[in-house]
Amino acid sequence: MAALWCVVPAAGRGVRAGGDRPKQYQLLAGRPLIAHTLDRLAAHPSIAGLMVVLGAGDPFWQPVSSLGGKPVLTTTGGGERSDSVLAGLEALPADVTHSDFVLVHDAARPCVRLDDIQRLIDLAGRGEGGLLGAPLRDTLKHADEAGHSLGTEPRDRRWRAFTPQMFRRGALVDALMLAREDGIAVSDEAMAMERRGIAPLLVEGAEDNIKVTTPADFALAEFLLGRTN
Ligand SMILES: Nc1ccn([C@@H]2O[C@H](COP(=O)(O)OP(=O)(O)OP(=O)(O)O)[C@@H](O)[C@H]2O)c(=O)n1
Ligand SMILES: C[C@](O)(CO)[C@H](O)COP(=O)(O)O
Repeated sequence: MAALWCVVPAAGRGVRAGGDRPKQYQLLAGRPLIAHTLDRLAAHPSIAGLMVVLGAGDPFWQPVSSLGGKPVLTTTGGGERSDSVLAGLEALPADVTHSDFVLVHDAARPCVRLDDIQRLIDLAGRGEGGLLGAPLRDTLKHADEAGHSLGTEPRDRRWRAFTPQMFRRGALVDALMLAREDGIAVSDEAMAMERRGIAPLLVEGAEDNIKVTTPADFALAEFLLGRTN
């Protein structure tokens, strides 16, 4: 497969993580979280360049034009993650064609493994795309508003969705634009594609590809960073 660009949405405010700056700029093992994510992506031999999507007027981004010899471009995102991803896709260099695959990977997932990215590229690239994820391993409950368990849901064939997610550039732009026009909030790229009748391939990846979301996740990510690559 041809080399791929990776869009990295990094325009979130990180409200659930708290702190004095968005979580992607908080320190993890002595460096901003996003630096770990970008280094890891740039180290993947199939990734040709990174398109980092920043918040408007982001004062924390330390400009960098290349990593590991690969170009790093930036653009400005929007109010929802899907707006930021769409902005990143639209800002990709013109030589990334409509039918080229692109990756999308959350800045907030610094522990992604390179071999999982490779498996995603190999397997999802044979069809219309896919995403890393993991089958649900716990018993699944549904609850009332006060947190009482009202019942137990089937968990077979239930997966948790991770990133990277990989789709053809044009198809993903169309799917995200349609979701926007329809007023549907899509929480990941696969959801936008599912609405177009595509069934993205779920590729099992390591559970340690966590999305740093709450304050407690920083310590876990720091631990995981030391044992993944
Ligand atoms: N408008 C947005 C919202 C999110 N993101 C990015 O999407 C990824 C996953 O989003 P999430 O973990 O939900 O981040 P936040 O929106 O920052 O978190 P919160 O909901 O706690 O504010 C993050 O890398 C985040 O920076 C983005 O680029 N643009
Ligand atoms: C894309 C994603 O990381 C898949 O798990 C997730 O949907 C984004 O997180 P959010 O908190 O829903 O924005």
